[in-house]
Amino acid sequence: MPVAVVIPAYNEEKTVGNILQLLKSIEFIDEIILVSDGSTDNTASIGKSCGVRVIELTQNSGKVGAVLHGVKSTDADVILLLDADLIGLKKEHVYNLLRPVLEEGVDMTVGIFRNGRGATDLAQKIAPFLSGQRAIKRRVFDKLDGYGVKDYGLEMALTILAKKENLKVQPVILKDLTHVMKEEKRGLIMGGLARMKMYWDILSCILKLRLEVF
Ligand SMILES: O=c1ccn([C@@H]2O[C@H](COP(=O)(O)OP(=O)(O)O)[C@@H](O)[C@H]2O)c(=O)[nH]1
Ligand SMILES: O=C(O)[C@@H](COP(=O)(O)O)O[C@H]1O[C@H](CO)[C@@H](O)[C@H](O)[C@H]1O
Repeated sequence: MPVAVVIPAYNEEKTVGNILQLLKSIEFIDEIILVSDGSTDNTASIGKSCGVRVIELTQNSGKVGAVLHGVKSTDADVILLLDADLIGLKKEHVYNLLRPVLEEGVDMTVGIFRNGRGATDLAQKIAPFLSGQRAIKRRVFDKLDGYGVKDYGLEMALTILAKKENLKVQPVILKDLTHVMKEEKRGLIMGGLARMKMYWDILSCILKLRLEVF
């Protein structure tokens, strides 16, 4: 089954290059798609210099907008979603996320940080279903159409839909992996506000989808 990696990225010049270089060294990945979501830094040019496909959105369209642009631009049967701010990504993480979907009939894997950093480990212990690291059969995305998911509601929506459709979901432990937190990227105030907005997106998604699902 052809595999495409879709990486939504908003101003991630510090971390995206290492991620792309690692992905390029993995033989069974057919396409690497970096979606620069209205970035104003060097994210897109780093993608181009790494030789991956870069979709440059001129305006920021939020995480789900960036991901769906990437997914719609490929015919691959399996989509690996990875965030562009990961630190410590290794080949084994990529294999472990993809193997259950490619070889074991799993519809979606959900990666969970372990032994990365205390704060990011804890966040994923409390809410593993929010993780952005996932391998997903393409047809799962088709079911999202029409749900009007916004910004950071994507992972919550995928989780709710998987339950509704009885999809086979498997958690995958990602050892020694972490990411840059919002407060680290944007400072305490702007990062904290972005975090509140993220929780609001997630709550809105729960309210909307639960109402439609049940
Ligand atoms: O408007 C946005 C916000 C985030 N992202 C990307 O989505 C991923 C997950 O975002 P994260 O939870 O790290 O949020 P952030 O810290 O960027 O607000 C990262 O690769 C971001 O660059 C994006 O493409 N568009
Ligand atoms: O781990 C989390 O608590 C949040 C917040 O991440 P930050 O530590 O603020 O970058 O990020 C995850 O959840 C988002 C919503 O589901 C996803 O979009 C992110 O990809 C994921 O990293």
